Amino acid sequence: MSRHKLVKNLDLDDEMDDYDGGDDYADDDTEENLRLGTIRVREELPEASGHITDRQIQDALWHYYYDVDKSVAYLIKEYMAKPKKEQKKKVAGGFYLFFPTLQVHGGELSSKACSKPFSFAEFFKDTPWLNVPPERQAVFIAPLYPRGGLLGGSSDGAPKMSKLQALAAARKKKAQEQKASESSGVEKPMAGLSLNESASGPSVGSEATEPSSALKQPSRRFPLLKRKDSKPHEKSQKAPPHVEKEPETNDIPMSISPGDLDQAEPSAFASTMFNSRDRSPPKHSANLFTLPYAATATPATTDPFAGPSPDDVVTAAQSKVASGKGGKGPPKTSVEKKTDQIANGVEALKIDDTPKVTSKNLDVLKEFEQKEKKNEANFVVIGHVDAGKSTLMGRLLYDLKVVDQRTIDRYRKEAEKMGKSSFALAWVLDQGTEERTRGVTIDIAMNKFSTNKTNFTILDAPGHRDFIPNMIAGASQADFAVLVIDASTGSFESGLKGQTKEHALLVRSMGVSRIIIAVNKLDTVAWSQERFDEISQQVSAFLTSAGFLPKNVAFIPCSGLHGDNIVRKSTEPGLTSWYNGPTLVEELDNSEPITRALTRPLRITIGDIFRGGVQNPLSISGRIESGSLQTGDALLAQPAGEKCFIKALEVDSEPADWAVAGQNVTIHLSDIDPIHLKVGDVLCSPTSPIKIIKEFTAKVLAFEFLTPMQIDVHRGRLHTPGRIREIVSLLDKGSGAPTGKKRPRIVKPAQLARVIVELEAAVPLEAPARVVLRSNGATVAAGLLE
Ligand SMILES: Nc1nc2c(ncn2[C@@H]2O[C@H](COP(=O)(O)OP(=O)(O)OP(=O)(O)O)[C@@H](O)[C@H]2O)c(=O)[nH]1
Repeated sequence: MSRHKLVKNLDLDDEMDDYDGGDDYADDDTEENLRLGTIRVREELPEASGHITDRQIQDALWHYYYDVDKSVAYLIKEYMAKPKKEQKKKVAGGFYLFFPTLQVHGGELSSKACSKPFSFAEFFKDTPWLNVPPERQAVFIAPLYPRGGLLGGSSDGAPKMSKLQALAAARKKKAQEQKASESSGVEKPMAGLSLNESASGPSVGSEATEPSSALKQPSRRFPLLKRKDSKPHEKSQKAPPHVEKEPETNDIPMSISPGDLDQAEPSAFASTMFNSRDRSPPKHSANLFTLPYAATATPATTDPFAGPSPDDVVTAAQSKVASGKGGKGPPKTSVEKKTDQIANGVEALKIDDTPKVTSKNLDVLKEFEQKEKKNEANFVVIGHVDAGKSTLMGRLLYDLKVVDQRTIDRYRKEAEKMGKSSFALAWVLDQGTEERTRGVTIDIAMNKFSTNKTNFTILDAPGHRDFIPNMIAGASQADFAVLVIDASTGSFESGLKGQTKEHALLVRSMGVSRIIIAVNKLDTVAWSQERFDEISQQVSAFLTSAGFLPKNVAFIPCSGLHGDNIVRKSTEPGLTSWYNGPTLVEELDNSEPITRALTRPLRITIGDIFRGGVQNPLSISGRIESGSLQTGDALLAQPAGEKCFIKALEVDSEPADWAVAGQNVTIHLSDIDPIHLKVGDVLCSPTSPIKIIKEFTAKVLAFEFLTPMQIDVHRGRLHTPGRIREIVSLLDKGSGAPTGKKRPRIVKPAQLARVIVELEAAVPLEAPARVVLRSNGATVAAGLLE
């Protein structure tokens, strides 16, 4: 069995339970092999190689698995062809830049290795991801919103500023300083708003239009205690003594007094458009309220969420002013009228027109108990590329009448035009242009259907090895998996070497314990029972060794293209003569109800972000991992540390007042700028926030060699670069106790280890999250945060 095959037969939980402490790679001849190898290498090296030490030779032999030729070539290149100072390029931790996954630190060979000469090409011949050409390594679909850089985004450090922006900032600052020295010092450059007073002189240099104080204060930490009801326009020079400057918030709030809209400050945008000098400073009345994201300080109050929300007040004020029904106040002055116009202009510009729905203060868990419930289940569809996953799910939706005939006819026509008529059903799920032209799934497609017992959500994962991160994202939300296998001649075998096993291993590593195997395309082998049995035997042997219990594994012979045994029972004599079991949908319906972490703190990982809706300018979707929520609730977005509110809610595309763990929700948000949100971020309860961490310790099962090395950490949609900083110890798979010497230099495939991972950016992560570690396009380990 090749090492690759051995690794593919591993399961994290299983291995954690069953390890007998043995070393699969132990070889007592190591010392001898190194000695003999050193002699042979010395024979091959040219005479002038006397300065090369035995240790260097043995390093090379170890690295090249005793391949004398490669070792010699390497030694000549490294120690004879270059000036000495260039010989060893080391990274900070003392590891060679070359072959970071295999090199042994300091040259001391403490591990044992294979005794045969080693060929990389042969060794990795069934590991196709290592040969992915760079141009095909696009793996993750970038979200449709600005991230990092100029717009702030989510990066931890200060966002970059372009030269142009820096120049503009400098000019504005200068103009502002000049203006400040001219005036008595209390006026803000943008304080005077006028529709008609453009002739009154330019007023550049607004603080609100500066390159953003938010950009200069990039802290993402949520200032839970410090965050106050903002009085955003109160900059330091005019803040009353009790107003303390809020140094760490990213808000750029703007204040308006609803009772005195003539005193109202414009938004940053309105200021830019209508600025004027003649403006008295705003009153600091008790009625002042805030709009988010205008730059200023915040007054001191103890509870950041206390009192009416800023939007409630804005909405009330705007409607009062706009309708003129406030009635009790004095007649409007011309300035007031102008302000009204501006307010309406601001409203039209949608800078803030989001009304906040008052919470109904429901007892959500009680509501959930009382509701007549169907099971809810998410399943991920996995398998090798072109196994027929999308076609099969398209067929399922079509036969269940979730998709109508006209749509399928349209897809068929369009597919025919592109010469891909066989993909018409797959197009139900593959909606992207690139997916359709290339005929491959790229991102997770989500669809829903219901049976009498269960509301299902399909997560159709891409099969192609280049898109495994997206597949991981889908698997992280799944309760169980449907593994699609192409039964046609040759395809099953190549799929087994490809992503069939890798996907199964990954979903198991991520906690999925139930799997249904759709043995698909059986029409291509004349519904052969022999073929079905052969596939079932091989796959079930692998799945059992990967930790799936036999009772949680089911096989369905089917054809997605023709619709046999998907929703309707097949009538093919070739199949009915030997199979009378359940259809795929019947088998899906046998799924156990999911367990919901209802009482744990709220956590939702953002799966998608939607912007630009008229009613709901900013919405997110995702699955509630734990806890519950209701309309009006405050949420905290991490890692941005930004508070927002649930303006409205949809569960399974239907409006709802509340939702609980296990449900897929779309949340319409208010009071937050989209730049603070990105796919993979976590929305959580402000009172029990998820921590943002830059380093974690994890217990991982190695699928490949691990050393302190660069990796990508994946958890659902979240994936972030980092490195294994330290291997703390190897662990006994039986007891989980440390074994062997401390801080080993290498973890071999199939070994369990405790590692410390350092991330490039702080991310919201908490134990016991399951994480997948990938490197150079390969999954190298999976494990649990400690
Ligand atoms: N004969 C036959 N062909 C099928 C069947 N199911 C799918 N196909 C064909 O297989 C090809 C690939 O189907 P897809 O559904 O795109 O495969 P996929 O697994 O979703 O592909 P990726 O998502 O890109 O990994 C298409 O040409 C389908 O028409 C089947 O049951 N029988």
